[in-house]
Amino acid sequence: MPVLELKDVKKYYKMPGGGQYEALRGVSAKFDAGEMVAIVGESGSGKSTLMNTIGGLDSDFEGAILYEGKNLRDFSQKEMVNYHKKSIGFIFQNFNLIPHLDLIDNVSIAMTLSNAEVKVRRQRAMELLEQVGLKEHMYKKPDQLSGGQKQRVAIARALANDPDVIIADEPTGALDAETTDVILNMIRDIAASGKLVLMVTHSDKVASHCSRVLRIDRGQIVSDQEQKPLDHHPQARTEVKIQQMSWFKAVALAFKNMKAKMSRNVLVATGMGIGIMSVILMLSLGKGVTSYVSGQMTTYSNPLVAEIQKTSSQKMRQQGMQAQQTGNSAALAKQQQKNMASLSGTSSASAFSKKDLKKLQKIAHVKKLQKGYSAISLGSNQLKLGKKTASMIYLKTVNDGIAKSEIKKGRLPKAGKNEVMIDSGSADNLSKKILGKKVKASLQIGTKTVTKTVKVVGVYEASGSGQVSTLLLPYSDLAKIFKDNGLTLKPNVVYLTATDKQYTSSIKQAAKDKGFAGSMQEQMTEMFDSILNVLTYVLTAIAAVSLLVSAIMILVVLNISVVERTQEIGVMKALGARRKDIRRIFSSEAFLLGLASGIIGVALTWLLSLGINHVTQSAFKATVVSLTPQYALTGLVISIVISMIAGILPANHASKLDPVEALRKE
Ligand SMILES: Nc1ncnc2c1ncn2[C@@H]1O[C@H](COP(=O)(O)OP(=O)(O)OP(=O)(O)O)[C@@H](O)[C@H]1O
Repeated sequence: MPVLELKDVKKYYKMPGGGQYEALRGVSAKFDAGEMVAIVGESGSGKSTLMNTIGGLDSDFEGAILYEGKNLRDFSQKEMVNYHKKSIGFIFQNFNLIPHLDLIDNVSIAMTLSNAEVKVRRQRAMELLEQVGLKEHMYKKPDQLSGGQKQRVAIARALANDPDVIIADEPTGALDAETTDVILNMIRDIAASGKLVLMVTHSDKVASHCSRVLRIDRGQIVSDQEQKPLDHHPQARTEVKIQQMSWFKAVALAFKNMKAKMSRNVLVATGMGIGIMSVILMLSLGKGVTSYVSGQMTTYSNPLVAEIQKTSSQKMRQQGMQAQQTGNSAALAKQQQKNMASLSGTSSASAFSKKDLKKLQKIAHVKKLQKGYSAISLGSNQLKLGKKTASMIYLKTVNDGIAKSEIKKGRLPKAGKNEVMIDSGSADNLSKKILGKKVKASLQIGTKTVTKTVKVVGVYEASGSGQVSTLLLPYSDLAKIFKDNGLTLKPNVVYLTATDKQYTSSIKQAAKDKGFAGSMQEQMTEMFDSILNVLTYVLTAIAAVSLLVSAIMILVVLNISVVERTQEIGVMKALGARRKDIRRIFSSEAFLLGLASGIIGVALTWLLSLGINHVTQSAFKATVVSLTPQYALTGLVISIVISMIAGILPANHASKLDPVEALRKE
């Protein structure tokens, strides 16, 4: 049985303006193993078209090309892939070696596509390179070889899977006379070993080396001439296991491809990495700042106690905004005064009336109501010990909200004894051994500054990461100071103790429903939270835009890569790469780019966080960037997903390239 049989093969090309061109007009021939057939003819006579149809690169023909009794036109996709892998070997005029792979990888690429083990394929590639006399060059890249050497590598590659048929399209067309002889002898040897060699040539001299010459003219065989047969020396066939390429091998190939364009890929990955960095940084900054702020704001943590204020700062802000909007400058000025007064605790609007206290007392599950006073001052309340001064931002009255665990040293101040408690930060500032010391307190009471000597009996540390300097004294003591100065102290904060901690939040809610507000700390935390949220959204949106830009960049780079490697894709298809394999290689490149970008992004964020945190630590003892493993992982995943999405189009485009067109590309 002949190896190949052509029966009335016709091939039509569609013309761009409509109509069709008949490139093959009923070609019939039989080819046997061990033949070396020269296909000769004028340029444009249809030689390459015939080779492409026989080679299974173009199945769109009429008639039959029978291989092992089956028409190529009827091959399933899998059969065609196996035909390329196992039955056909291609040798091209312009060698078509893959420039970024060394010779051993170039020769073994067909075996890689057949999923052969590394050891097996390297062994076989070395044997083949030895056979073509290039073993010592096996780690060179194609660029480092002469034309003849390149063609020898291409011959070794064509033989890798030990095919039945070798299709050589002008294999000596680009070589000088001497090299031509070497290559021709090699090809003769291949045919003599029992393979069918079909070789397109323009040269009569080359044709004279063959055992048969087939002349084509305008798509038809015009002569079929037998010449001197070859001296056959059949060789044992190599058993080659054909499988489909695994994902792992696609990733390995992609990695090699990417190494070839290292600097470009590093640049792209860095660009994308910066986008990823901005996202992770925003998330980490958001978390870091929020926990810093809430740490600052957490002062008391007795879970039984709800701190209630008369008016919410938000309400005041709203009133301020209204005044601003109406353009009423007198109203605005008044509102601002009110705000200041409320903060400093001197506002009458923020004081609870007796009626208010009754209302609050009536809330369900309230066990105890405790009057309190809280004022913020910037610089006017101070403690002095010797030459040291501590500025107290908060002036507060002792209350049940203070958890026992927060009292680090000493105890709560007792009423009527001029005792105070201060926060640990201020305590450290004044003296390491502050307990029991008498300090001079200057307090802003109404419009006066009152000086009083008080004894520090306790030091507390609020839960959370930070705290604001605070002076605490009993309510009755403060009331007395007010009275001594002709003023009446009115509570501007109320502490409601619940019968059980499960009721604390419902008590807070009930108070809010009655028109009161939560603690200043809570309000400020909420305000900061909402500002931070808005900020985080805005910054994340900006980061998202930079990610979009990165995605487009990856899309462009992968597209360029497909265009640059069109010929390579053609070769891979000729060697039996499935669409899926090509798609996998390019998707793997996108994956690797995404992974590299993600790693760069995380590394950059980490470096930046070290820098930023160092600065903020020394400036305000705060860690503002909190890069968690979850954020790092999120960054990595986002990077890989975006990159792979950007890679879908180029990978699909590459997988759909027509091998004939791709190989024709210069
Ligand atoms: N894709 C195509 N679309 C339309 N016509 C085509 C296409 N490819 C080839 N042809 C035409 O088919 C004919 C045969 O082309 P082919 O490339 O097979 O010739 P050839 O004998 O190999 O030529 P050469 O020796 O110059 O390589 C030519 O007239 C060519 O213009």
